Amino acid sequence: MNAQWGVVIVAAGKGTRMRTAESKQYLTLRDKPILVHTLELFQSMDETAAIALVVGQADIGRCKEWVAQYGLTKVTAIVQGGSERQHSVHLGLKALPSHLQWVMVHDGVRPLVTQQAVRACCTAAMKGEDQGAAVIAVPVKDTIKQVNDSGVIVATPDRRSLWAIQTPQAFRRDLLTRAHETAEADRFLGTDDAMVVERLNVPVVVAEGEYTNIKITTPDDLPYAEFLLGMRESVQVSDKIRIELKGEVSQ
Ligand SMILES: Nc1ccn([C@@H]2O[C@H](COP(=O)(O)OP(=O)(O)OP(=O)(O)O)[C@@H](O)[C@H]2O)c(=O)n1
Ligand SMILES: C[C@](O)(CO)[C@H](O)COP(=O)(O)O
Repeated sequence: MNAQWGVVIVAAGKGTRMRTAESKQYLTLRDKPILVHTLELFQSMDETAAIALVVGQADIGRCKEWVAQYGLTKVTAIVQGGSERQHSVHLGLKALPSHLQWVMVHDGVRPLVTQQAVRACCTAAMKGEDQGAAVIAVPVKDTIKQVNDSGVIVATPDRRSLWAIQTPQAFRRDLLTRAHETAEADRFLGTDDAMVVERLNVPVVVAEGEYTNIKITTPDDLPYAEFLLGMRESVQVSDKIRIELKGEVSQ
């Protein structure tokens, strides 16, 4: 993963399914806003050259303050988003420095993404050098049913072919730009960036990610995210103690 990446973090949604007065990306998880957790992960990676942060017009001011407060030096642009996620991604893409040839798109409300998962996605995108498109995903664990408007099952797709798609999603920049321009001209709206690329008949590779990379969407996701963060911290503490003890024993 030698390339330098531009990262679009989309955070201009209203979070209607969360049903809180404050948009979910600004709610506090442990000690800081969900969006700051997400930004810090990408800030921490050597591969990240620049971050374009896409937020609502009214939130640009506080995001500027957080960029200074949390030392998020790789955030090179904070831009106003659009009415749909896809519009927000397109606006962020245009705000990245023009020399960057590889781009990732990530939801601001997936704060538990890890460096390993990001790298897996980028590596998969760069493997197919000609095409350059990959997403991170996990195999579904449940049996999935297609249900009609009357609540009756109409199909049971083979689970072995079903994956729950997450972000980041990684692309050659010229491919993603073309895909978004084409979608805009055709008035096509998709729920992720892979969809706009798929309709150009370009293969999008799936790299296996982590079940813990949840998208904070509904109220029950918040205590679960707190729990996962707590687990991660206690693993880090016990790893640190193990290393320190090992050092003492070998002295
Ligand atoms: N017009 C929009 C809509 C969504 N997003 C961002 O896209 C990500 C994933 O979207 P989702 O979880 O659906 O967020 P919301 O649209 O905010 O939630 P809801 O659908 O419940 O209103 C979020 O980080 C969200 O802020 C965005 O940047 N611009
Ligand atoms: C991009 C995404 O996070 C992949 O799971 C998801 O599609 C966003 O969808 P939403 O409709 O904005 O929740």
